[in-house]
Amino acid sequence: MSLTVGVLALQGGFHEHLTLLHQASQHIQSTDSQAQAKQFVFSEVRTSEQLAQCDALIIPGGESTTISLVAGQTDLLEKLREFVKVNRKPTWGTCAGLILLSQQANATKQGGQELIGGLSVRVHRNHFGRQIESFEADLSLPFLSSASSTEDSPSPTFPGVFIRAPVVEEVLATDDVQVLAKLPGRVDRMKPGVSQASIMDDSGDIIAVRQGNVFGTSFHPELTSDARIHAWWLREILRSKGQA
Ligand SMILES: NC(=O)CC[C@H](N)C(=O)O
Repeated sequence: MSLTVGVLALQGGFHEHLTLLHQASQHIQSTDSQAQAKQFVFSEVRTSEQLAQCDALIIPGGESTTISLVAGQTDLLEKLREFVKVNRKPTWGTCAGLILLSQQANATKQGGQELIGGLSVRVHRNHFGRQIESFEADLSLPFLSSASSTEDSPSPTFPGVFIRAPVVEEVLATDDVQVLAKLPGRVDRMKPGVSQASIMDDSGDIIAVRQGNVFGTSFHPELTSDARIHAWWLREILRSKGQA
């Protein structure tokens, strides 16, 4: 028995995701006894026929408008909506992928853009600035700090890569959406006029959310060599299938 995990490969960082998925599954196979028998198959997805073979899917970072435009040229966009919202198969979106998985998006291209949906949130595109304002931040990701952390990556923080990244500006269904991580410290403490109160209120921008089987991150774990989130996500897939 194998589980097919697809990576949407229309544009963006699909190749990098596949590399980390392989790394993560090797780690899981060597450490988790329950998962040892389980063979993951990883595949690039460009057509609805390929999507139909998948038990789970990653939508990579890149450019959300391009990805939905290309998917909309065939029946793939509709099939993606079915995969995520009707079948509720495990799906993870990074950056542009998070935008596509959101119910609503602000700061979209003129005339709006097609989304897939699945996460009851509203994102703000490019919240963290333009390409040249890309940055890395050490993230504290409490959801990783269970038994799922690996000895290879003892650091409790995760290298968060933000490139024209969206923020979750509003959770639309607070009972259903779990906020998994925030990025604090965006208040410029040195700026004149920044009050003590706003510093105290700086609880942070929402950068990782989950609603059942649908997971989204503003940042790009696939652009690091740290496979912890991929390993965590593969284990969540096994769990949702009752196989771990
Ligand atoms: N690095 C990224 O994935 C950027 C996403 C981009 N802002 C978009 O709208 O698609």
